[in-house]
Amino acid sequence: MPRQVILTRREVFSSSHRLFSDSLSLEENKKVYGKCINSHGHNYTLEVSVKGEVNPDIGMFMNITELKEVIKTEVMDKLDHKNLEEDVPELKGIVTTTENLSIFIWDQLYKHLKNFLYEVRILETENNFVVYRGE
Ligand SMILES: Nc1nc2c(c(=O)[nH]1)N=C([C@H](O)[C@H](O)COP(=O)(O)OP(=O)(O)OP(=O)(O)O)CN2
Ligand SMILES: [Zn+2]
Repeated sequence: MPRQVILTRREVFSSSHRLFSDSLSLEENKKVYGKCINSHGHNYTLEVSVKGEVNPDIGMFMNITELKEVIKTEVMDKLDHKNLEEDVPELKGIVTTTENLSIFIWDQLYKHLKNFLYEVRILETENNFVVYRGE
């Protein structure tokens, strides 16, 4: 019987951002986002999960080294020690909530991992996190 497993890699990246929507007035932004309209930073914890069938000959379906490399080029190099609004062209005009970041990261990784990609989970703080499964 084929065995499906979920493999997860965790990374931490540091970015600065602020929550501000160009569609809203300054007053409306203050009302919606409160203190978060001011620039501040987070140490984000990212967990990327892939799902697949274990190849019995090699005991895995994907080498973690390969997963690590994709996360490095598609996420860490783009977001770590960056200002999300200023330094990441793909995020221009997008409110950098954890929800939107999880979707952005999914889209970057999906180009390489396709249907193996199962879940992107980001913790913005110890207490706040978002899970996205591509739906
Ligand atoms: N739905 C969302 N709401 C909020 C998001 C988000 O991404 N999605 N993000 C923020 C801010 O970026 C903010 O930095 C969160 O900070 P804060 O509220 O201070 O964080 P904590 O919850 O960890 O702080 P506590 O000390 O636990 O209150 C806001 N909202
Ligand atoms: Zn924040």
